[in-house]
Order: sequence, then C-alpha cells, then structure tokens
Amino acid sequence: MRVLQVLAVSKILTSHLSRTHRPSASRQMSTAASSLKKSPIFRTLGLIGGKWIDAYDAKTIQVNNPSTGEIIAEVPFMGTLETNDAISSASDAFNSWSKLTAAERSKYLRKWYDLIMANKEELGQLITLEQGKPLKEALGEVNYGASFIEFFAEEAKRIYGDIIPATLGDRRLFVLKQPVGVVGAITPWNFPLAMITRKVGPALACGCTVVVKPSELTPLTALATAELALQAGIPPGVINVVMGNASKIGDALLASTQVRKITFTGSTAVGKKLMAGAAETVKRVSLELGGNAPCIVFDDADLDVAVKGTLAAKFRNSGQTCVCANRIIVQEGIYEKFAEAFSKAVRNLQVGDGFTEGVVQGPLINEAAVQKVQTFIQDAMSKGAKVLLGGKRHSLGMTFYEPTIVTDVKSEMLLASEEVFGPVAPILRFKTEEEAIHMANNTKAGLAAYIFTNNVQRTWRVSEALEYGLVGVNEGIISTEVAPFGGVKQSGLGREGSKYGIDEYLEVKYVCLGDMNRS
Ligand SMILES: NC(=O)c1ccc[n+]([C@@H]2O[C@H](COP(=O)([O-])OP(=O)(O)OC[C@H]3O[C@@H](n4cnc5c(N)ncnc54)[C@H](O)[C@@H]3O)[C@@H](O)[C@H]2O)c1
Ligand SMILES: O=CCCC(=O)O
Repeated sequence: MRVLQVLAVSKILTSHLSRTHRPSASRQMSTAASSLKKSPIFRTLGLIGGKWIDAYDAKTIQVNNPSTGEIIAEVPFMGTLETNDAISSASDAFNSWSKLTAAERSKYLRKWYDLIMANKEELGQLITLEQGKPLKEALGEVNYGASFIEFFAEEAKRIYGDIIPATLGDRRLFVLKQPVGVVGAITPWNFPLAMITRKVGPALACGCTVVVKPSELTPLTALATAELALQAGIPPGVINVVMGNASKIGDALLASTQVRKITFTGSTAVGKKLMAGAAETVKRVSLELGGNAPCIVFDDADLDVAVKGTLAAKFRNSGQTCVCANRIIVQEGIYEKFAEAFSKAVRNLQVGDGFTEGVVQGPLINEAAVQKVQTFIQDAMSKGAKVLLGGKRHSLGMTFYEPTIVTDVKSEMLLASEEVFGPVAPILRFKTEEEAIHMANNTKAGLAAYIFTNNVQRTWRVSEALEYGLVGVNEGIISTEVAPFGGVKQSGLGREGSKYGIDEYLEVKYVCLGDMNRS
C-alpha cells in the first residue's frame, strides 16, 4: 500500500538531517559515552567569564542517560552567587562586544557555526546520550541548531536603522537600533542545542552578551556548544553558562538590574512566573511556552500526505516537542480510513535506545513524563475513550513508552485540553469546517497548528481563522531558521528565528538632531 511505502519513518522524523550521511548508528551507548568523555568538547563545569568553574559550595548534580539510567556525568549545582558573577562577567563583556562592528561579530558567529558543524557527530551523540532522541534525529538537531548561528551571523550585518522625514526644516530624525544589553536565556531539555542557539545567535549578532541556564537534565550539550564558542574566539564573558538550582538562578537573573532581558523556552507555568518576576525591574521578556497543537484532517485531504504529515508532527522526539500534534481532529468522512492507515504507520515505529540503528522513538525524558502520559490515558479511558494501539510502558522498561493511539477522544479529556508531551495520538472527530476551527481554537495555547486539505480556499480560510503562531498546511515539520517561530495566547510572546527574531534583542532609539540651519 502506498501509505506504507511513503513511510520511510526515520526519514520523515529526521527531516533536518541532510548535510552529512551517518554510516552506522548501532554502537552501544556506553561506548559512545566513554569515547565522548575523552573529547575536548565534553565539559562538566559551568562557564563564567571564560573560565570553567565548579559550584562555589562544590555541590553537584548527576546527568543521566534516560535510556539506561546510567550516570553520564556530574555537573555543578550552582545558585545565586555563581549567577551574579556570571551576570557581572556578561556585563563587563558587553562593553566591548557591543562596540565591535557587525562584520566583526558576524565573523565570530560564522566561526562558531563552522566548529559546531565540524563537531556534529560528537554533539549529536551527546544529545542522544543525555536527552535520548535517536542519533539521526539528534544529528538533525545539530544541523537545525547550527543554522541559527549561521543565519544570525549573516543577519548581524543587516541591522538597519531609519531616517524619518522631519516635520521641521531645521531638524533631522534618526532611528538607531541598539542591543538590549545582558540577556538571561533559560532553556528546556527537549532540544538541548537548538533552543540555546535560537536565542544566543540573534543576541550575539545584535551585540548582547548572555547568561545561559540550560536544563539540568541536559547541560552537557550546552557546555559543549559553549566550549566551541570559546574555540571560535568569542571573548570571555560574552557567553556564560550556569546550571543547578533553577529557581535561585532564575531569581538572580530577574533581580539583577544589569540583566535587561529574559528569553525563556519551557513550560507555560514557569514562563508565567518569569513574566511576573520580570515586572519588578521592567525587563523585556520573550517566552516560547507550551502548545496544544491541533492537526485537522479534512475529508478532501490526500490520505498518504495526511498520514505522513501527522506521523511526523506527532512522533518527532517521541512526542516531546512543543509543536507536536496534540489533538488529531479528523472529519467524519475520512475518519475510519485515516485511523486505519495511521495506526499501520504508528505500529511500524521502532522504539529503543537512540544509538540503535533503525530506532525512531527513544525514551521519554524521565519517569515523571511517563506518569503524566499514563494519567492522561487513564483519564481519557475513564471518560469513554478507547486505546486503539499501545497505551502502556514499552516492554523495554525504563521510560520507553509504546507509540499510542487513542480514539473517541472528547474536548473535556486531559488528552485534548493539555499538552501530553509524549507519544500519544488522540483522535477526535468533527463534521463541519466551522466545528473543526472551533475545536482547534478552544484552548489557552496557540503555538502550532496543522491542516491537511486539497482545497485552496479552505487552506486560506482555515489558516486565517486559526489562533496560532504557526500553521502547517499539508506538512508536519515546519520549523526552519528563516521563518518566525512563536506562539499566541498562553503559548508565549515574541518570535525566534528569521528576520523577526533579531528584533527581540534590539532597542529602538530615536535621535532628533536640531539646529541644522546654523552655518
Ligand atoms: N514554545 C517553544 O518554543 C517551546 C520549545 C521547547 C519546549 N517548550 C515547552 O517546554 C516544556 C518542556 O520543557 P521543560 O520541562 O524543560 O520546561 P520547564 O519549564 O520545566 O523548564 C524549562 C527551563 O526552565 C528552568 N526553570 C524551571 N523552574 C524555573 C524557575 N522557577 N526559574 C527559572 N528557571 C526555571 C528549568 O530548569 C529549565 O531550564 C513543554 O511545555 C514545551 O512545550 C516550548
Ligand atoms: O520544542 C520546541 C522546538 C521545536 C522546533 O523548533 O521545531
């Protein structure tokens, strides 16, 4: 059947992997871990002012491989004091970094990009090791993450101001774009590299300096990427990395008057806390928060395209992506055919250790993630939903979960109202376009939405009606460095990537030059 032929599943789920072919991914995790530990990019200390530093009280936190539970490393468990020092370093470095020419900053960024790409294999392995995603997908993330550095290296040279026609003859009016200052960048575990470069790339391009706080679950990729920034010659203090006590680090960033902006990717709950905390010093905030993406399949969709696109949108990173399809909303005329073809495709997804050849579904990040998935499925079943496929922990144990399809899902179930962040595809049924739009918009979130249809008018009508920051039409993977990424409603504020992403790190200054007629 054509649907199955189209489903070269690993290809779909690793669409960013295009620049380098990986010959074999079958080596064992511990082999990868031991060889990585010898690599110069395997760093296990924080980075402050260009120096690799322990927590001042020597406390550490373990980093685990979610696939095996093995301890990969111990990293410093930092807090207020280290964060304050990182802020001071960033503030000192701002004085010189912001004064470089755009072309000079661009060259540093380009060098950093080149080094990330030159170290792609090791970075990909690190991502798989600490985050669990299949190696091919991890290598795709390296491409994706690096693309933000490359793009903003180029964009640095295009930060233009304006000249405004004056209202009085003896005046000239100018608009300057200037860096906001020191930026606090707080990032999640699901894309340990790309969520950092999507922030740090534009920040550095504008002349800002940064204090990065990666997730404690995945600090090693962040530290390796920072090491490569040092190797690229990016001066000490321009990029600092602290990790440990998240609320203490967050509070120190919020309290500092030197930090002029917080950029955050993560859960909506933490995003709201940061937004409230930023009010005290009136900092700028950019928030990339949780989603609840609808994926609407209309009767007139191409079945193969819809199955392929939905599979990619749902099962990327084992469902742990903020833009993952969270509700699959299918029109009644195609419902049965879609459910059958989709379940055939999902049944083929190979679950396992990310280093094993052919695996396209790694483990969930931790036991809490498994418990959340279980709770959502139980809630749905207690309210009348049916498990069509999967629905339990995988026989591999640990945090592996069976790719799951749940049918007869209703809006009031947790599976439809909250982000499941796991490999569970809930299918809902609708009759009319109007009903589909209502169901899709009936949520606090507004990040990504997907529609599958062959009707051009409907494409425009529905895209315009959806209250979302991103819309994929007949496509399940839509993220790219050249397009704006971000949400509406409680999915966030601001945009990342693209020419729009640079504005998040710039202040607009108006200069009025008077007395022009004096000779
Ligand atoms: N919109 C997007 O672009 C996007 C991208 C990736 C992930 N996400 C969302 O992120 C969530 C999953 O990531 P997560 O579990 O790491 O989110 P999280 O909010 O738990 O953690 C994100 C980061 O915030 C830190 N943090 C936690 N409490 C903090 C506090 N009080 N002060 C300062 N920092 C604090 C964490 O240590 C981590 O570094 C999902 O909801 C997902 O949708 C959104
Ligand atoms: O999970 C969030 C980021 C995913 C993406 O950039 O496509």
